Amino acid sequence: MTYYTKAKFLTSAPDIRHLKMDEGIEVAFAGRSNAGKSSALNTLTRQKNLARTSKTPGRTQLINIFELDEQRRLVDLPGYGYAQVPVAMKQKWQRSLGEYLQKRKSLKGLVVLMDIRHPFKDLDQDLVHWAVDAGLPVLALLTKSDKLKSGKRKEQLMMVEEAALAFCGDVTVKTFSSLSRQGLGDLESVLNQWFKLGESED
Ligand SMILES: Nc1nc2c(ncn2[C@@H]2O[C@H](COP(=O)(O)OP(=O)(O)OP(=O)(O)O)[C@@H](O)[C@H]2O)c(=O)[nH]1
Ligand SMILES: [Mg+2]
Repeated sequence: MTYYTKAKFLTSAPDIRHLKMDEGIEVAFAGRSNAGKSSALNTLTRQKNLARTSKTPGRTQLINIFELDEQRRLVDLPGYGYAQVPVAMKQKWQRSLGEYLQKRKSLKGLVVLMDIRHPFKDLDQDLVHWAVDAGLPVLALLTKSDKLKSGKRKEQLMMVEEAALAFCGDVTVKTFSSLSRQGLGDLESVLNQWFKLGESED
């Protein structure tokens, strides 16, 4: 059992302006549609259906907040880059995402999830730039690592680590699989730091 099994659904919001409480520590999961954000949250919290997952991209359209304790929250953000979404909605979402990254005081870390086979698309890069500009630490999580053999996985990891240097910010890169749980320990240790959790609180 780890600390993260405690997660409970707290609230949903249509956009970030509707989020009220801005105290304590919040860590958000962001990334393209279908990158595996909701699956990663379920794997992290050892709950099958905490965050809704789907084969259809664009499943998570609301911001979903999960409470760990009174001072700590996990946030599942809607995915971006989904072709079927109307341009006006995409722009609105990008604006409000930028605003959230810049203005949300409790936001202390951003996990940017990217399919290990297609890392750092344009919008992923924009997001990391925004986060670095806002002084936020970033964990670039290369998801679905089970899809690659270990040689190719290491190759992708090194390539992304190299690319991450260009952001000149606090950007960590790890591989992860919700299916095999590869990288779960790495994800937890980064989150533990951001949430200021000691080893003893597991
Ligand atoms: N093989 C494999 N498939 C995965 C993994 N994680 C997620 N998937 C699959 O990828 C698809 C999308 O997963 P979600 O977790 O719903 O993705 P999301 O990023 O939350 O998507 P949106 O809510 O649309 O933005 C689902 O079919 C998952 O089963 C993984 O680690 N390995
Ligand atoms: Mg989702």
